[in-house]
Amino acid sequence: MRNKIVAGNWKMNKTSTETGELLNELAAKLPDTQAEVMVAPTFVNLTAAVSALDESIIEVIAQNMHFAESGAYTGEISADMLLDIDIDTVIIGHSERRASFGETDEILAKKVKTAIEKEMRILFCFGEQLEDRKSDNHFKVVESQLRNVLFSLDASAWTHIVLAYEPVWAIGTGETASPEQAQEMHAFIRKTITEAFDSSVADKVSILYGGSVKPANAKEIFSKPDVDGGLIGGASLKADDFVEIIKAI
Ligand SMILES: O=C[C@H](O)COP(=O)(O)O
Repeated sequence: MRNKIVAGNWKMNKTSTETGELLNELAAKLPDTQAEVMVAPTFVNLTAAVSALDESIIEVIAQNMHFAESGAYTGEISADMLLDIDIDTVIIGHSERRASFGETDEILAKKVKTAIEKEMRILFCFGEQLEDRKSDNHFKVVESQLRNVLFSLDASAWTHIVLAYEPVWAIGTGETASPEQAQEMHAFIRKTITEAFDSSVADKVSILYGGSVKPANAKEIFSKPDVDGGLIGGASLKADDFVEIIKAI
């Protein structure tokens, strides 16, 4: 039985006051759920978010971290800084980090290595561009993103990994992969991991879908057998929408 997960990536949204308000509303409205629920506020609000959710089952996670232990990396955050404030799950490889901040597979592999050494949990994001799908290269692109960053890990390291398949053309665009497209890709991902490792690794790893998930489409997407939850952007910024998505799991 794989963990079901619904994670909200707040990206660069919400001031400290707004973060407090949204967290209070979420904590108050959170339904009974079998899913793990996570939220990723911006760095400056992480400490306050951890305190605010002290009594809640909602886990606060980070949107990013650097691979280095410490040093001259202006503007960056280390694994130890996150662990020190009780955050042990981190998003790595989001397409916005890849596209806007030059994060290559090589950099992501270093981040993953550091996170595993620090015994953190990684929510690893990947997914194809629209042109990859149009040219029927989406499976090849996804396989290479996984291979370049994750396939040299020991099988035992996979207990630290949660995957988030996010087709770039569906992020923030209102255009969602159909439930069938999501299932097809998630099944492909599981088959690829089975071939690279074995089915005990592939069957246990949770694979989330991300890209314009909203209350109206969450249930159908989550009903697919290889979709174990969602990484939610825009719709996680409103408590009522996020709660409806959690209820859909
Ligand atoms: O991290 C979340 C994803 O980028 C999805 O964002 P979205 O739900 O706004 O499309």
